[in-house]
Amino acid sequence: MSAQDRHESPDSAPPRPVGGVSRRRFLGGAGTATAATAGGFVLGAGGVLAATATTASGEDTSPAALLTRGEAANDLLSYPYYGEHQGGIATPPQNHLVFTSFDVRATSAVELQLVLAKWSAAMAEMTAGRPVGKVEPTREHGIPVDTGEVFDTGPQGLTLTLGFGPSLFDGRFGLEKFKPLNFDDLPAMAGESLNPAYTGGDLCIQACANDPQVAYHAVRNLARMARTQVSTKWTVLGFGRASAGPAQKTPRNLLGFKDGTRNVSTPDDFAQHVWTGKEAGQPWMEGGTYLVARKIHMLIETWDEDTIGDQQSIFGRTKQEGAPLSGKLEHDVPNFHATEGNDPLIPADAHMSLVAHENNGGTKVLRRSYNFTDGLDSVGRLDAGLMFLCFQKDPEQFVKLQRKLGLSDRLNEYIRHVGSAVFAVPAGLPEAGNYYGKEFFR
Ligand SMILES: C=CC1=C(C)c2cc3[nH]c(cc4nc(cc5[nH]c(cc1n2)c(C)c5CCC(=O)O)C(CCC(=O)O)=C4C)c(C)c3C=C
Ligand SMILES: [Fe+2]
Repeated sequence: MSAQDRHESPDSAPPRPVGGVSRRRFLGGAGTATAATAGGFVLGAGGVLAATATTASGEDTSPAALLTRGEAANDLLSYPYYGEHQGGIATPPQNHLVFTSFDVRATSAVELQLVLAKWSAAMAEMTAGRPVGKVEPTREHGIPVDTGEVFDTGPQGLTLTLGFGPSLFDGRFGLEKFKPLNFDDLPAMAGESLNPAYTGGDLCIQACANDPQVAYHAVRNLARMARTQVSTKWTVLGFGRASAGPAQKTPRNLLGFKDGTRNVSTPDDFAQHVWTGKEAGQPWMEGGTYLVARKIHMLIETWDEDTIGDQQSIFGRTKQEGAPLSGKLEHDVPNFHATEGNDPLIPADAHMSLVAHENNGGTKVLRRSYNFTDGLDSVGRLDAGLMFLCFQKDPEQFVKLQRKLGLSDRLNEYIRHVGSAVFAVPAGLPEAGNYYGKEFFR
């Protein structure tokens, strides 16, 4: 093996941008946060149509030409990687998720530092639609650095969100003093049946994209380039986003109900409920947030046999329209005091009554969940549910809501929380040359 080929191996090579169609077509919109229009298409907030050029073979790769040739706007959609906050939080939810929690096997702080530096640079490349290294090494005996399966798909709105679990701050890497205040594993709560196989982790990556292969490629290439330092602990493949961002049509969960109707959406709400400030006692968390991940199994066959009246009173909303039982339309503001005779129109033990901010001293969380399926279980029942993901400035916000749900949610008859983890999600990187966790290694 030549020195050059050794340099291209996934473990040793720092991720570098490479040329090729993908790079020319999809030069990213780093640092740009405005919506763009081209060829009659308007991309969502934060979405950027990439700058383009003509390829060496003379192929016109301008957005208009690509769109004329029928290539979808998703191919071109890229979100800025550098900025105040990480992507995948305020970003309008993409259609697919790959969520992976990792254990760090490295035995020294330097090894961990190298992983975080390599990952941060590789994440920048992939969110811009570029490979993490050579797909086709120059020499025949070279091993491809990037695995290649999304070489020409474009960014597909990929966002990659990195989180640190509480266990990363134990004594192994000398990071105790960087642990945010009040950041520990979630407390045990009523109604849980947690499986250790889907619980915890030192690091996590949330990959979201409009093409599932793009999200999958990103996580597997990150895992591959650090394969001697980290091992995957648990993974959930999500589809059919079960939450809505501003201006998005509300999707449905696997119980058939619209999910994400009332969610955090305004900048004021993000500032008040999602972005962490000085309260974590760690400068690296200012502009960050906490991610709570709950793998929730659904007893779908049992739910399917329940009456529509019962289903609707369990959520407090109608099934088709998604309207609160006190109103007519999906976005009508629920009136928890409205009654028919002596009975509240929205039952007090309905899911939404328990967690609505009106009934919780104003507590809100940003939900960004996905449906998932693991196929069928050993006796042929659907093995599926909701990968509940929520972001908040303090994990206590989730705990407060879940304690109520665990005790009295009528939905508990149809769901089981089987996986759980919490991660501190650092603020975004200001520009190239920085990496997540840099502050830990000075
Ligand atoms: C602790 C937080 C929450 C968990 C866990 C959770 C699980 C869960 N939720 C649904 C389906 C729906 N949830 C809805 C609303 C809703 N849920 C939470 C929190 C948790 N849900 C909040 C804060 C809210 C908003 C309440 C409000 O302000 O009105 C709805 C109604 C539609 C909507 O507003 O999104 C549905 C449907 C499932 C299936 C589930 C676990 C599997
Ligand atoms: Fe909910």
